Amino acid sequence: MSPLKTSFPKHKMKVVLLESISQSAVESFKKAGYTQIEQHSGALSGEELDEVLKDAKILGVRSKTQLTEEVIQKAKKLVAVGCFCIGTNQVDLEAANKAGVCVFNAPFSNTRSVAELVIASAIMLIRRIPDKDKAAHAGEWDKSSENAHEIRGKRLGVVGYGHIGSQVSILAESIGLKVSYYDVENKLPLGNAEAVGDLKTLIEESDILTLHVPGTQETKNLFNAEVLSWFTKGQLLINMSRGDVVDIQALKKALDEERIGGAALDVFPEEPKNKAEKFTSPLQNVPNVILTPHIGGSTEEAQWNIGVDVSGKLIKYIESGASLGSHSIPELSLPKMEDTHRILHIHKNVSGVLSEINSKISKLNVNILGQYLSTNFEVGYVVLDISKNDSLDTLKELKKIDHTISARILY
Ligand SMILES: NC(=O)c1ccc[n+]([C@@H]2O[C@H](COP(=O)([O-])OP(=O)(O)OC[C@H]3O[C@@H](n4cnc5c(N)ncnc54)[C@H](O)[C@@H]3O)[C@@H](O)[C@H]2O)c1
Ligand SMILES: O=C(O)[C@H](O)COP(=O)(O)O
Repeated sequence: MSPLKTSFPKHKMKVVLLESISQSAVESFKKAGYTQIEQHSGALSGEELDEVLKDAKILGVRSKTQLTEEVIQKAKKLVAVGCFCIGTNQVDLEAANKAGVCVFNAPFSNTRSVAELVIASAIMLIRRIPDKDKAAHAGEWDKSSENAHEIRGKRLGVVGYGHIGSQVSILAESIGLKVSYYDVENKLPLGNAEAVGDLKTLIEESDILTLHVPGTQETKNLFNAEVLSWFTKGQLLINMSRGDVVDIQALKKALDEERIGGAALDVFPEEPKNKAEKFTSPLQNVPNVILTPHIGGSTEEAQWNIGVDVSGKLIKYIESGASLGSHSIPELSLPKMEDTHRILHIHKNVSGVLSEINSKISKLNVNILGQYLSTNFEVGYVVLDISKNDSLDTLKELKKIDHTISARILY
């Protein structure tokens, strides 16, 4: 299938990909006709970020690049952002919505990779492998079985039973763990997993706790000093969600007091932006603690699949207007139309805009072949398929409508 022609030529659209996004994404963009692809290995911030965003239409980030309201407002040409990861907390989604910038992510392409690392970490911790490993590297032969246990028959408590939490639950049961979970939503228990009504009970009844909540205002410091005080019997804690979900100083105290018997952390409140920055944590050199550099989703399989998934969504949005999976502007799934022009109109969701659009069009005597509308609290998204040759005048008129955020012809 030959690529669709867009009104703004694709070879003039700048695609900026930060944080070592997979080559699978680069290949997809190239195949679709995008030639201006700028790649950076680390995250950018401040003036450097503003500079690359000056003329970027499409931006790809992973979990590090912070797209604040200020950054989004300055990026006047930005049309869409792809988070080439699961989390979208690094993007001010409200600001993106207000600016008419469509934000996508990859909701499940690294799920399995994280789940596998959780299981591996749980076994490592329950056998106290971090200490044995360090000792062996230092020439010490500690063969003792003291405090080393089988994982079979133990109870795993999952906090956040979404894509990752439920995948962990399935893998855990297959190696003989019992699984309980706590979620703010009512979730279907998979296998023999049991829902627990409150976090305190989950912590008290579990041997290993694993956290899989999103990074939100509600989950910030969820595992604070009070919640960590509910760990009294040497339970193990795994956090592969977001760094600020756990109060690190309070965790260190619980580890020092041996109320928590070990921890595996893949995410931290402060993480280096790139390889050159030094990583420091109060948990460095604490016994039975595994620290990994936010690699839960860093497998070749996951990164490749994420690259294909997110670039596909971005290309589809740019070329057809389909916003299904968007975390900012309203979602629309669109049929493909032949022999028409397609115009997108994103506007503030105030009363009267749709009737104004229709009134302008009827005055221009333009034939509407398809009209699609989706709204959220702040923004309305209208896609119009109109008869050919009418598009430029229509676009000019639509741009004049009060509360217009952006309007463009796709083809
Ligand atoms: N370490 C890594 O490399 C890595 C990789 C992928 C994802 N993540 C993180 O893991 C998070 C979870 O991913 P997912 O795909 O499972 O997300 P998801 O949205 O499928 O699941 C999150 C679950 O948490 C629940 N939840 C929300 N707030 C809660 C609270 N206060 N208490 C209990 N449950 C709560 C939700 O209802 C949902 O079921 C992502 O948002 C991301 O931040 C980290
Ligand atoms: O949200 C995610 O998918 C993970 O935190 C992975 O983030 P990363 O792509 O920056 O490794």
